[in-house]
Amino acid sequence: MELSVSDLAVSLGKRRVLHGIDAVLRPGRVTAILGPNGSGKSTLVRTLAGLLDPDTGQVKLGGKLLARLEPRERARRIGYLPQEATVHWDLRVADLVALGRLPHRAPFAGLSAEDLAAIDTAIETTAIGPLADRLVTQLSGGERARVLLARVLAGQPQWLLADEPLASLDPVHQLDLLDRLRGLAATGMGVVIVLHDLVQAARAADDVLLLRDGRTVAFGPAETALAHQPLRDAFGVEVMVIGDDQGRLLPVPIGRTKTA
Ligand SMILES: Nc1ncnc2c1ncn2[C@@H]1O[C@H](COP(=O)(O)OP(=O)(O)OP(=O)(O)O)[C@@H](O)[C@H]1O
Repeated sequence: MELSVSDLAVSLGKRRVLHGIDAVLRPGRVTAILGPNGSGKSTLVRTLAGLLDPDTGQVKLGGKLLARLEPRERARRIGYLPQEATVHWDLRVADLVALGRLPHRAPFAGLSAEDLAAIDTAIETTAIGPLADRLVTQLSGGERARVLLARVLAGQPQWLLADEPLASLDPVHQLDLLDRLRGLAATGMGVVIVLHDLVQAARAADDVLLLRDGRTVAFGPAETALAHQPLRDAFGVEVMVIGDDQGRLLPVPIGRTKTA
């Protein structure tokens, strides 16, 4: 099911933060949203998750208005991982991950075999098995980030919207997570991630949406959107493009674009 926005404008307080965004995001692909600080990435992801109401325009899932979906149904379809998510309760990791099944469970019902299988898969996908009996409040930032992702994945959403999921991860866990997100997209899930690193985006994303000042600079296949000119327009940055061992072109930032 496609997730789409048309002519989207969103305000936070009195400030218009997103202007006229049009995009059709496709399932089975990884879409990265990139742009300078304050360009509206988190606001766009929160709007796609149905957590912010647009001033104008629409968000649709499979052709239906997201705003018309009942919250539980929306939670089953769209998994949202916020930036800098925190946990205030002294929960065991496995119990926190199990909370991801709530949209699927009847009130007061125990965990079904299906719930347990989904929890196991989420734990395996995020490689947090060794942490399962630890308290969430006693984990490192990167460990906690993987646990919170596992909670979202346990809900087996059709769409995963993750705001800077790599931010607190070491390089190996960053690479692992990007591989796993690609693996989830290969199973048909729609994956949307906010990223800052151009190289990681080129490596992981099928499609890229570049924002600047709340407007779309480019939206399309990663190799097109991460080319020299769109990156100049979005970030004011020059890149050197290098090839990796799998033939992908990776844009490495080398300096600010000089203005005439
Ligand atoms: N509560 C608020 N009221 C008014 N403006 C806000 C509010 N929260 C954020 N903003 C502004 O909205 C704009 C977009 O913020 P947003 O968090 O979506 O940007 P971002 O691209 O995700 O930034 P970053 O890369 O720094 O995380 C910014 O200019 C920010 O200052």
